[in-house]
Amino acid sequence: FTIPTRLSRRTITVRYMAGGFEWEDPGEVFDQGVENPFKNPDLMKGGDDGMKIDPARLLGPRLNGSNLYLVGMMGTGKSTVGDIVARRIGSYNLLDTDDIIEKASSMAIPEIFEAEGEEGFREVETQILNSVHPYVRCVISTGGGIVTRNENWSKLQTGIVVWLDAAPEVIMKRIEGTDRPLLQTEDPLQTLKDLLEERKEKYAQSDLRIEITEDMNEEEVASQIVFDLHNFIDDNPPAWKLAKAKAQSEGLDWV
Ligand SMILES: Nc1ncnc2c1ncn2[C@@H]1O[C@H](COP(=O)(O)OP(=O)(O)OP(=O)(O)O)[C@@H](O)[C@H]1O
Ligand SMILES: O=C(O)C1=C[C@@H](O)[C@@H](O)[C@H](O)C1
Repeated sequence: FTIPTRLSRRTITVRYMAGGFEWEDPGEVFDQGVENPFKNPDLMKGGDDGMKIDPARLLGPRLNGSNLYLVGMMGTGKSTVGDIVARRIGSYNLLDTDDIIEKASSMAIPEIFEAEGEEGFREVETQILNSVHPYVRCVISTGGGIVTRNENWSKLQTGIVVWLDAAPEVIMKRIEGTDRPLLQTEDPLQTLKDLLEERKEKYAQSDLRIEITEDMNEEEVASQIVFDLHNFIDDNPPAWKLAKAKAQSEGLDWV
């Protein structure tokens, strides 16, 4: 798709090609009454070849096209884990707002901070979020600071927001020596701690919080997301399901 984006007075237009796999036809897969496979393990039984069905596959029809927004501090694994989750669901594509910003502006993020300051970067980030949120069936990995602008929440809340929460010490080990612009300070660990303290309340507005401990690898984090999402969908059924149950309890036919 094409995203026109503005940095200062320049307008740049790029084509951003997402993903690399085909989406299923939604008409066929939606509303098949797929249940939570963790509560009905028979759903994970495969065919005679002994292969099991990945519970992530069964998220596709249950999510009804909703986007998944991964939020959290830099280095918590939003891009890496987002890619795994999208591939495992199979009918979802990964979009990464940092990645789109870099492609759209032909500039690396540190260069944007340098040229436009943090506020300039945040402005572009909001524009990108506005452009991607109408798409469906996407896992959208976001920049660590996207939660700080209140206006961004009106877009994030059109999907399911998943907070990847890891301790600053765990994050630091993973991103030490990289060029994240906000960490170019005397004491990057303390900066991370301060940033997390500032943003914690915002991240906590997410629908799901995934606590990432040091011993969890990327696959395990993805699996925890899949598990928690199935339970989240049980606890927050789509409006049509509630309407159907109500109609049927009142003896009405559901058309
Ligand atoms: N659970 C994990 N275990 C070990 N390494 C991990 C884990 N999750 C992510 N990593 C590694 O940490 C680094 C940062 O991950 P990633 O770029 O996905 O984070 P991010 O949240 O997208 O960061 P940013 O917001 O700055 O783009 C990568 O090198 C990645 O391979
Ligand atoms: O935490 C942040 O504010 C940031 C995180 C990265 O993902 C980038 O979006 C950028 O480096 C800013």
